[in-house]
Amino acid sequence: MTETQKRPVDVAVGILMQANGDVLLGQRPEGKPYAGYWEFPGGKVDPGETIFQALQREFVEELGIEVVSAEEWCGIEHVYEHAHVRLHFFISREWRGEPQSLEGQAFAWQGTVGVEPLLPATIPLLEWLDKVRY
Ligand SMILES: Nc1nc2c([nH]c(=O)n2[C@@H]2O[C@H](COP(=O)(O)OP(=O)(O)OP(=O)(O)O)[C@@H](O)[C@H]2O)c(=O)[nH]1
Repeated sequence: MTETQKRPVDVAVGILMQANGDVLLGQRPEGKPYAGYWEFPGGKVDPGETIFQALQREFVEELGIEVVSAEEWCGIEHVYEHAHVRLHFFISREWRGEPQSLEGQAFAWQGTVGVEPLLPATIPLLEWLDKVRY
């Protein structure tokens, strides 16, 4: 079986949203598929974790912040050449700490999202996001 025919991999993705609607994006580091592309922070769910636990772990590892609460917003499946992913997007308006770049990635708070390129599966989200934040 090739990688893309296997069961989809669950990925927890978090959209930190400030009171003014700005959201935090990060740039994928060198060495990963789609290096240099922008995405919302997150990562794969480990065995035995809930999706929310994975979200909290990824935010501690990548940004040093504690996601206090988050609302599950939407799910998207996408087949890449390197993986078949099931993305679980959460919106969080409640976190503790200031985001820091702990793994060397660039991060940017964005109103209308201007960074590019974005991961292909994430592009449609931006239009839907504008409906919930403004
Ligand atoms: N975090 C994140 N991942 C996304 C987004 N959109 C999207 O297609 N993905 C995909 O979801 C997968 C996330 O896996 P990853 O490799 O970044 O996760 P990870 O940090 O756990 O990786 P690791 O295998 O190095 O531990 C990638 O295939 C990535 O292309 C997004 O907006 N945010």
